[in-house]
Amino acid sequence: MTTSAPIIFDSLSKSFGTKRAVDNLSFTVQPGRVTGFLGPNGSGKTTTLRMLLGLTRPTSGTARIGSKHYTELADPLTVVGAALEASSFHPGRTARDHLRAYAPLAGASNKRVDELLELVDLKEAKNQRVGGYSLGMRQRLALATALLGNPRYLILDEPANGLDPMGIRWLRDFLRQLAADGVTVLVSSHILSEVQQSVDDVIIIANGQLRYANPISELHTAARPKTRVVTPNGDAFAQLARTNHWVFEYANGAFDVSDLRTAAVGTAAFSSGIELHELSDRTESLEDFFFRLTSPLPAAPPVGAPVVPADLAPPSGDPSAENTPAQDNGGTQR
Ligand SMILES: Nc1ncnc2c1ncn2[C@@H]1O[C@H](COP(=O)(O)OP(=O)(O)OP(=O)(O)O)[C@@H](O)[C@H]1O
Repeated sequence: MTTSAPIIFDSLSKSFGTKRAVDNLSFTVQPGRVTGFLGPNGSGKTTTLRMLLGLTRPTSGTARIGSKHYTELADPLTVVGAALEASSFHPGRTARDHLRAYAPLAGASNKRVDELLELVDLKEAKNQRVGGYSLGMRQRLALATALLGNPRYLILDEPANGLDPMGIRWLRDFLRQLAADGVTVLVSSHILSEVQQSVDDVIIIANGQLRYANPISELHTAARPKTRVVTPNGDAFAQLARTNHWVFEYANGAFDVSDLRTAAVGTAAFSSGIELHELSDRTESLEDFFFRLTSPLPAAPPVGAPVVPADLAPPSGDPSAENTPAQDNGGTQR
């Protein structure tokens, strides 16, 4: 399969009455990669994907596959496969009958149907009625339906919803294999950990606005570093922290220094002759970072990649805000 053009969202917005569901979204989905499209419930993911697929008309802006809108594609099902919901199957049909009913629309043969049933692990269940399928089986059938036309782009809305850990692992391997074959995969989720191991790139939105766009490998560098320090020289360490305008807290006999890694804190303490009994990395987890990133912001963030809102950027050096003076090293709590 040959490499394709990127998917380009350009200043895309959608309002439903007074509700701004998607707000000036601009980002690019790189070809041949798996891109996670993340955001909390109601953040505008489905609306964005529907606009990409020509199912919802944008209020303004564009979503294009290469240079074309979905509606301009001559043979769309052979270019783009999509699964926006997994439950819209005729319950009385078998999986095989379902795929055979849709196959002509995508120009797929009965042989392709059987290949896909095998590919999504439904071969054994192909003659069972879909009404009796588990959620995971329906998700697989939705995937197979999307792949009927052997598309170069695959758009999946919350495909991991309701899957057990085995199902999530299966999906991860499946998506990775598709990308290895050159398919451009855009997959939405409201849970970072669900897609963390399957995606190359991550787009994070909240309230319809872009909050983050970067390779997943860079996500951990954006998480706010924190260093924990235990020292018998508490007063000296507090003085050092204030002098350097560090943001810190003192509780339960330990200092928590924000926005600094252990090496920087350790080096400064060593230079000042401060004895340390503990120096440990308490950098926030990716999940905490995701929650912080998607919590309400006072103002719209800048658009572009990488995107890190102002309140997530390293401190400007203002020592006044969060600093809590340490009392002593005897376990005094603030
Ligand atoms: N047809 C519609 N009419 C009115 N409001 C809508 C419509 N579709 C979506 N919305 C609203 O737009 C916002 C974004 O919804 P959307 O379904 O795109 O979010 P989402 O991120 O996909 O959420 P979820 O993860 O729950 O599926 C929500 O406030 C939703 O209620």
